[in-house]
Amino acid sequence: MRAVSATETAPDTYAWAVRAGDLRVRAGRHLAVDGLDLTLDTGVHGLLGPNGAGKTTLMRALATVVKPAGGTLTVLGADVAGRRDLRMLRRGLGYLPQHFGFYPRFTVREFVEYMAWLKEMPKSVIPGAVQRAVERVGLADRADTKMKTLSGGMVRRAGIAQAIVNDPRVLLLDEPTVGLDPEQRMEFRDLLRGIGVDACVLVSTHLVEDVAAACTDVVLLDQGRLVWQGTPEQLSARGGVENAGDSAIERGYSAVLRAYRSAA
Ligand SMILES: Nc1ncnc2c1ncn2[C@@H]1O[C@H](COP(=O)(O)OP(=O)(O)OP(=O)(O)O)[C@@H](O)[C@H]1O
Repeated sequence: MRAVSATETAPDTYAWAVRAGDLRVRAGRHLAVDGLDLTLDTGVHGLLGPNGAGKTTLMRALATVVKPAGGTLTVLGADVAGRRDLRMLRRGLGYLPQHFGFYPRFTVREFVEYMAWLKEMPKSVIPGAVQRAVERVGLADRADTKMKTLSGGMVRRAGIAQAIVNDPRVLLLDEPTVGLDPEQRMEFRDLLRGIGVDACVLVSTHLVEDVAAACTDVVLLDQGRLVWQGTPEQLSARGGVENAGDSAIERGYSAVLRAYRSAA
């Protein structure tokens, strides 16, 4: 049986899962997100953009790890910039950072349990929720294996398990498919599609095929700004034979970025 988290029973009083207006976020001294306007709701949103576009910095702001330097940002109806106590909001979030730490001697189960505890899940639901999350990422047979003995792809799957353990309303995944083998990537796409039915999922990736296969919406960033937002099919339709790429969606990506840069 699926564990029902506190956030699921809370009333929806917000129009959008994520809403950013003229958002500015620093990475070090650099304004890595610089005037971003974006709204996201239920579904799987693929976050694309060249190296340094500001994807990780945006994810960090949405995850409430870094405070915005300016503009507005609301997540699940809560004002991220102005609010001091973000604990309640964090209970409804799931976040897989690009690089994440863990105690190497923890087993997969202990790692995911620990993260569930940090998210303040009720004690009684944690064992069941952990088991379910570990199963969903295909690590049930490794649940009692120490983190330090896992392969890179398995560590990433454990990272995905901790991100989804609380059935988040907003799930933020920064390059989740790095290191996954092809079979795991296919299963991961199914997992994303399932979660995106009733949650807002934002997945950053350089693998444009993952976006075409698993996402309902594409968000393209460049230099900290929103370049384009639409469906994968609409992005594919933007490309032509003259654009770089091995697939229609890659060609669409190249075309949109090129048009934006030449207009800027
Ligand atoms: N700690 C830092 N100090 C200064 N500049 C930084 C810092 N972290 C990131 N940046 C800069 O901020 C910009 C955005 O970085 P960010 O990591 O958000 O981009 P990204 O789109 O996730 O890139 P990638 O695709 O390479 O992961 C880049 O120009 C980067 O060099």
